[in-house]
Amino acid sequence: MSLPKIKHVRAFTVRGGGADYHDQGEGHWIDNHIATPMSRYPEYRQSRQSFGINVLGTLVVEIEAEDGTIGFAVTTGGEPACFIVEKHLARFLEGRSPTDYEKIWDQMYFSTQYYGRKGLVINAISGVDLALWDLLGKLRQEPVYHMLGGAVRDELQFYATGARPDKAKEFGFIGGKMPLHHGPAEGVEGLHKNIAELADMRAKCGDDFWLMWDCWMALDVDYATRLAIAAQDYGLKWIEEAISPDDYWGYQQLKRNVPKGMLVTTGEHEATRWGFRMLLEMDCCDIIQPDVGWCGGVTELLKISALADAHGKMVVPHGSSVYSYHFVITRHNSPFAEYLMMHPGPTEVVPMFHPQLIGEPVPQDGRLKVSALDAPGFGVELNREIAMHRPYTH
Ligand SMILES: C[C@H](O)[C@H](O)[C@@H](O)[C@@H](O)C(=O)O
Ligand SMILES: [Mg+2]
Repeated sequence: MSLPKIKHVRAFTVRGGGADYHDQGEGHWIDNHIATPMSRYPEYRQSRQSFGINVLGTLVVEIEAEDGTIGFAVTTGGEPACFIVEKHLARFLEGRSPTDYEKIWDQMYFSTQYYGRKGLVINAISGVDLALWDLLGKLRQEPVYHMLGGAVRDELQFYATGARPDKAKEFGFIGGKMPLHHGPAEGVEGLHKNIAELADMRAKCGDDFWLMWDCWMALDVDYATRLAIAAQDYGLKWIEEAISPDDYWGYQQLKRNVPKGMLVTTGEHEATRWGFRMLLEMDCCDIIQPDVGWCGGVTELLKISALADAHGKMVVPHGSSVYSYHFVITRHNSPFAEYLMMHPGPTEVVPMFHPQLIGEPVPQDGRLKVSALDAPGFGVELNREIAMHRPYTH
């Protein structure tokens, strides 16, 4: 049974939250003195928006089939990603069957390899690939997770990322991942502040609730090692993305340095099977955390996950809303998922990619039943009330 061919590929930009979830208003926890590689410059220490963390905005990719069915996806990429989709990638989709997602991915990757391989270009490829899977599901009238092999469990469980793990515990999440607020440039005084924050949260959350730190590439091996050793007294479960994604050798060393039982995790800014092969074969971490909107899409995450499974490693995708849920529910080595708390406090559980996705499922008591994923494709519709701009055509 052949499916209608792809007729149009369109790319739009959207501002204000959503897939570019760092693009928030004033006073949001996600932009409050979080340590980054730019924290060595005092003028860029208070706010990540000050150095441009939200400069790109959201990329919306729409793929329309000959029968008028539309698949779409959102990811981080904004106007430059629109250019790549319209001027370079669209030619490999229009006129093709949506079932040709392997060949389409291969042509998108190798045609852009001379200027892509990681970052923005792979974000654009991921956005196209996710929209393609959404279109396939809508044409076949089945959810993406059915096409990935079906659910291996009845529900998803989530840990929450945000400044309030104590509230995350109240909401029923299995753990709380906090942003690290102070980096090496703030010296031992900053390290002691970090530990004091962890000690405070441990006192509020009790001994067994998972507490993790997200270090957003801000540290060096020595600082991360000293921080991990000091954090052992407060039962830190994992230290995430402590150093530069390019420093595979540093991760190898950090994984040897941290106290026994503490996990080292990374990968949200890594891309493709080849990047994750480096992390796995160099034994850089215990859990890889690809973002399905940044690593190459579902087609590539299938390859990355199989590689990790062969290495006996967990794959816990970086928070990417429904795009990761449909994957996690189908894989034994993905036992839980991340929920990014996008309320400014965060003192409420709100949709992760608000306001872009209509029908976006929100965990109840930190969990989602598989039935919440049962609509065709990724099970969401684009909120067409939001201001979308198509900067390029082809
Ligand atoms: C909370 C972290 O600083 C990032 O903002 C977050 O997006 C990412 O690192 C994560 O793992 O959720
Ligand atoms: Mg992270």
